Parts: sequence; C-alpha cells; structure tokens
Amino acid sequence: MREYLAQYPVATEVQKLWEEEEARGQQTVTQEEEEEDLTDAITGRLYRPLSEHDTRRLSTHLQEKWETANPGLSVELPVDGHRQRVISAVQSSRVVVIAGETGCGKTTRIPRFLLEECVRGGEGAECNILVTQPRRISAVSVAHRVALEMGPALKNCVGYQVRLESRPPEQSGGALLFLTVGVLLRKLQSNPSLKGISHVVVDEVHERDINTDLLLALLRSSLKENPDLRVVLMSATGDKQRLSHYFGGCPIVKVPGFMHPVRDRYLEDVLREMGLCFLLSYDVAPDIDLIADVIEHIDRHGEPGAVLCFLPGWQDIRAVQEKLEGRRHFSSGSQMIVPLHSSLSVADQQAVFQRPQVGQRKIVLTTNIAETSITIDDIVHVVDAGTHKEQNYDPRTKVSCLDTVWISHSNVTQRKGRAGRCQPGHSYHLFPRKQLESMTPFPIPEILRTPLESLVVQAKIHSPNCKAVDFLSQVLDSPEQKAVRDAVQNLQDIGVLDKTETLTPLGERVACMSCDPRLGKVLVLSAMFRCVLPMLSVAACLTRDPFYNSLQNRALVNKVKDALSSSSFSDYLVFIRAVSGWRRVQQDGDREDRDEYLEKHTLSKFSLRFINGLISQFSENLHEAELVSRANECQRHTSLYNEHSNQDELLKAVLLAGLYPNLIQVKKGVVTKGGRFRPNRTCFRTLSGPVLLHRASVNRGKEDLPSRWLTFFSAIQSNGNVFIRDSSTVHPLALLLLTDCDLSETGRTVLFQALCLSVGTWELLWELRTSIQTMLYRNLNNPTNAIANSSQDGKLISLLVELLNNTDLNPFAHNSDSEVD
Ligand SMILES: Nc1ncnc2c1ncn2[C@@H]1O[C@H](COP(=O)(O)OP(=O)(O)OP(=O)(O)O)[C@@H](O)[C@H]1O
Repeated sequence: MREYLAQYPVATEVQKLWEEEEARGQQTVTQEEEEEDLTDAITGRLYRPLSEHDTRRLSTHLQEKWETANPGLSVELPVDGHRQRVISAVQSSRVVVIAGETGCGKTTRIPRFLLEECVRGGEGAECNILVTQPRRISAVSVAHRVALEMGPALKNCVGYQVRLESRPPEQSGGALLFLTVGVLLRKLQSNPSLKGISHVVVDEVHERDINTDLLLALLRSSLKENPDLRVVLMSATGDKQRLSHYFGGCPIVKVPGFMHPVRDRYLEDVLREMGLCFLLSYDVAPDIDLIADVIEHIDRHGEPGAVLCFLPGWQDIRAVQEKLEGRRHFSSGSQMIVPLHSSLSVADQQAVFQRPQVGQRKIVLTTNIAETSITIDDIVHVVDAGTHKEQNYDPRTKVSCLDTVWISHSNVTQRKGRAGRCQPGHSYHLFPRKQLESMTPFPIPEILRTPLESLVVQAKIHSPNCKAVDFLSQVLDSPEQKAVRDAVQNLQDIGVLDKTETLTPLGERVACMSCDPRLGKVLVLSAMFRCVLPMLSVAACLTRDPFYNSLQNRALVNKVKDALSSSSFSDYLVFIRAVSGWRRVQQDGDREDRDEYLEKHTLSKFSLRFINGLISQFSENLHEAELVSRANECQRHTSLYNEHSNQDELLKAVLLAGLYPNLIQVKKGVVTKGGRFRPNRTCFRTLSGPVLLHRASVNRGKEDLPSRWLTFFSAIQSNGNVFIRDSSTVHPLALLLLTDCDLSETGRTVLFQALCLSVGTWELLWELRTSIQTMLYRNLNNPTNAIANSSQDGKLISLLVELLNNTDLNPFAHNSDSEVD
C-alpha cells in the first residue's frame, strides 16, 4: 500500500504516518512480555505454567482419580498388544511414526495409552495431548468414543475443538483434546512452540491435505523451540519411510490391523448378481440409476445392517436421495436415509451414528468424509462409486476446478474397511476390477494441486522473516517455486503483502480472517465502510452455497435467484437477501413460516445453519483483528458497523475493492465461430483472457447489463472455457475511487470525457480517492483511532454513497471501448 500511495503527490501525509509507525515499531518486546501473551492450547485461556508445588499436587490428584476409576477397554483391539512398544518408542524418541493398519485402534487407543502412562507414572499434570483429525466429524465422534471408554469419572479429561464448536477438557493437565488440523494451526499462532503441550498426535497423515503438510513443517520448528514436546505421526497407508526421513529418521512402529472379513464385489460381479448382463460401460460421473438399483438390491436381498454409499459430491447425494425416495420400494418408511456432507453442522452430522428403528435399514449417503477415522458401528454394506471431487488449479488462468476423478488404491481400501469394523461385511465397488490397475497407489498431495495464497498468508504469520519460497521448500512435497512466486505476486497485487513480502497492516488483519484472503479483504473493508453484516453473509455464502442445488431443480433455483436479484445484477445481493430473509423469518416467524421460506427459495436449512455459524466466526475474526469493538455488534442492524448495510451500490463497490483485480470487462461485439461479427452480442474478458458467465450466475444471458464492469470471486474451467460462477455489476466510480486500477492515459481521458467532468471535478474526485485511501490507511494502522475519527470518516463514506447512488452507472454507453486493467 505504501508504494501504491507513494505514486500520488497528495499522499505525502500518508508517507509521514508510515514513518511514525515504523519508528514506534522499533521498540522491542521482551521475552517475558511475549510469554505472557501465550494461549493455553488446551483451554484457550491465557497460558500460565503451574508452580512446582501445584504440578505435584495436580499429578497426585490425577493419579488417585485414575486409580479409583480404573477405566477398562470396551473391546480388545490389535493395538492393545503393542501398547508397551508404542509407549517405549514415544518415551525414547521425540518423534515416532506409527504405521497402524486400518482398524488396529490407533485413533481411539494410542492417545489414551500415552495419557494413562503419564498419569499413572505420577506425571499427569505435565501431560497435555493434542490429537489432530482431518475433519470435524471425526474429531467430534472420536472424542465421544474415547470419553465413553474412559468412563464417567474421567470423561471430562477428554474434549474436542472444531470450527464453530468447542468442548475442551475441563482443565489443562492430564488432558486429551481432539481437534481439526485447521484449529491447531490457529492455536500455533498464539503459542508457536506449543508451550504446555506434551504430545501432538497427528492422525491420518497419509491424507496429505494442505493443512497437515503445513502443520508438519511448523511442528519441526516447535520441536526445536520446545524441548518438552513430542510428536506422534499416525498413518494407515502411505510412505512411512519418507515421513520418518522428514523427521530426521525417527523410528517407525508397525501395528497390524484387524478387520472382519469383507466380501468384495466389482461392477461385473454386481451386475451379474442383479441379473443384468448388458455391456459394461462406466464413467467417472456416477451412474445415479445404477447406484439406486444397487442400494435397492441390497435392501431387498442383502443381510440386515446399514448401507454406507460413497459419492463424489453433494449434488450426487441429493440426486441419489431423490431417486430412492421417488421409488415405491422406499415409500414405506422402512428405510432411514441419512445424507452426510462437510457442509452439515456438527449436530446434523451426528445423525449418521443414530440407530434406525427396529425393522428399518439405515442408508448413509456420503462423500469421502466418512472414509477415515470414523466408525459407524452398524455398517454392513459399502457401496463405492469409486470417485471423489478433487480441486485442481491451473496457474495459467488462475482458475481452480473441482473435478470428479477416480480415487486412489488407498482410498478404495479405506472405504471397504468401513464395512468390516464391527462385523463382517460386503463391499460393492461400482467399477470393474481392472480399473484398480490404473488407480494411483495414493492420492496426490493437495499442496501440489491447489492455489497457494492462503498457505502463503499462513506461512507469513508463522514465519514472518522467511521468504515464502524458502518456507515452502521445507514442506514434505514442495510446490513449484513459480507457483509460490505467483501466489506471492497475487497477494502483493491485493495489498496483503508488500514488496519485501511482509504482511502489510491490511495483510495482518486479513490474516485474522479464517477464509480466502480476498474474502478476508472484503470483510476488513466492510468494517471500514460500515456495511459488515451483508458482507459476512456474502463471505459465508461463497464458502457454502445456501441453495438446494441439484441437477433436477437447477431451473427452479435460477428462477428464485432472479427474483431475489430483482434489478441488482448481482449474485452477492442475492446471497445477502436470501440470508437476511432467513434471519428475519428465524426471528419473527414460526416453524411453518420457516419451512415455507426455505421451500419457496429452494434454500437448504443445513447450509443456512452452517452459514450462520460462519457469520458468527467471521464476526469473531473481525473482533480479533480489532476492527469492531465487540463481535456481536457485527450482527446488530442498528450498530455503527451496519450504518450503510442497505446501500446496494456501496456493497457492490466494497466487494469490488476487496476482490479486485477480479474484474470483468463487458464488451459488445462478438466474432462467431463461423467468422461472422455480431455487434449486439456481449462478451466478457478478465485480465487472463476471455470468460463466459456460468449458468448459476444471475447475469448469465443478460444483454442489458447496466455497467461495463463486473467483479467476481470464483471461476471454474470446463471443456477449455473459463466460467465465472458468481458476479456483480459495479459502478465505474467505484473502480476509480476504491481500486488501484491502472487508468492509462487513454482510459483516464475516456473516463474524463464520458463522465463529462470538468477539470475541477476530476481533481476533486482524485482528492476524494486519496482521502478514502488515507482513511483506510489510518484505520488499518490504528483501529482505536477509528472511533476518534468516526464522524469525519462517516462524512466521507456518506459522500461516497451519494456519488455512487446519484451518478450514471454506464457513462460509456455511447463511447468507444476503453481499456482499464
Ligand atoms: N464409536 C464406535 N463404536 C463401536 N466401535 C468402535 C467405535 N469406534 C471405534 N470402534 C472399534 O474400534 C476399532 C478401531 O477404531 P479406531 O478408529 O481406533 O481405528 P484406527 O486404527 O484408527 O482405524 P482407521 O485408520 O481405519 O481410522 C474399530 O474398528 C471398531 O471396531
């Protein structure tokens, strides 16, 4: 931002502020002061080490408590016989890899063994164990299972913490906390060396999600800084030698697994069994009819017991559910169909563990979130479509696509394993046996196939003095240097990093937001421009779609969106209106009103609940970033932070300011494939090239867009085209006043003429732009001053609102094209 402001002579005042700020930053912080601010990773409260006396007292108390309770083990598991080997390895080496085959009991038993050993050995007060899980559902369900096995007297030593929900152990000392990797990464921000933690157990390392890879890199430094810390890496499959090598050749302890026998059937066997003998044709897109047929076949002829069906995504889950519910066989109520997806709230996800009524068969339709760690104890049949969704990023177009792809061999084994956990089972693989040969042994690490901006921001928080390329060269599978440099460049373009790769004041606030950096920037700006609540809704809806989108009701959803959009030409206003309507009916309506609202607007109750949770979480983030005085102020309509929340043009302008340079230029005139020129057809271009609007966007097919510019957040690639999923028209003045778009001489002249500006007006607008930048700069650097300057800032924002509302949105309508990039 500094370089950016330095381009303008009027910005010298801002330069001065920078220098003063830098001078203040020279003051050093003592180590004691730093330690005082550490957070206890178990309880989330301030970290206070116990005195020697208190440590002894607590250890004795815990020892007595465990001795009295003397918890047993509900069932015998293979790992029980290896208990001493595991404990000795962890005692003699600070890092250990446990290669535990599926079902051996590593998740539910090993953390407990480690805790029990310390407590019974009189060292319970110093034993605090964090166990990471790749997903919310496993963190919660495994914590419940372990607490249950430990019995009523000790269950409060176990807790969980996942996004939007936390039930930590009642105290630090003798505690076991199951948490998602993302939550631990956040804890590492406020306690980088994990002071007070004795063990970190990283479960399911083989999944190789981006957060786990980052965590492993950070744990290597925590181990150096905290001599009391031990790390246990648990993996069912994957390359253990590499993992061990990454941690200096640490020991590997192998534990054999146990699975009840599971009978495999591949597509050819399944078809034969069902009496279908047509030619085998199969595809990566799931065959919804076939899947429904197989489930019906199992329900009619299979052994009693629940069915777990793996599908790639939410749309497929909905499609299979609708197909089943539409069949006569499933109309008697003798089946309990339960969808399971990451977008469901923790409470809704727990429904999969419920037992059906006597005589009913449970059918769980899930994505790969049920593939590892969790045990649904009544599953007997697994139906596996053999595919999952995988994000792939094209750095050339800067577009990610969520493709349906074949799973790897290790995924097939994990899925099948869900059937044999508590009793013998059956696995119906809906692909031919020969497909196994072309499957990769393990999934490709996520870090090698996703955009890296969020990861770079995380790297900067944890290791501010290290260049991103150097930091990311230390992860297990380093992404290409060019991909990292591009991500750094993108973050510099949006003002999150400066030229030296340091987080700017804006970047530091964006880093507090638990979402994509661009959405984070939108949220930060929304606090400055006093329109927080609608932007919270947009950020949440861009993280989780509130609409019940399925192939069947696409047209209906589009109709609803058009009605909500009215004449706004904005997918974001559609989100805002859908969520605010839902909140209103939640508050004022009865159950019937709520159901009617959901049905009329084809909205998903589950997704809206999750969105509400995200809104609360982002509100907390804004408070942590010191941008709002209290988190709940964000959701109060009458608060200062929502003073302009009903100003649609301002909302669009703030979105543009946050998402820029995600800008689309709308042009008239298209040359068709046949070479004919169609002067009235609209075409769209971003900085990276031509794009099309996705059919999900309300702006698709609109020939009369009132502005020449649109902003957007997500794009997807399909069949060689780039489709923009969501978009909004923006006011040209917003482009001038709120972005650092390069108005080249021609662009400037055209804007100048088109707006019919006098030289004086142009200068005033330029001054307004500088004043807005100064306000942002001041408030980002010293948020407490924002209160002091409140009325001055208020006038400035009101002026901006007035200009946006009362000037022509399309001054270029009759002018030749101008380039703005
Ligand atoms: N909630 C539960 N209800 C019933 N049995 C359970 C439950 N949780 C675990 N078990 C039993 O304990 C066994 C081991 O579970 P655990 O999750 O500890 O295994 P794991 O080695 O981590 O396996 P994986 O790598 O497949 O996740 C299960 O196969 C099952 O028999």
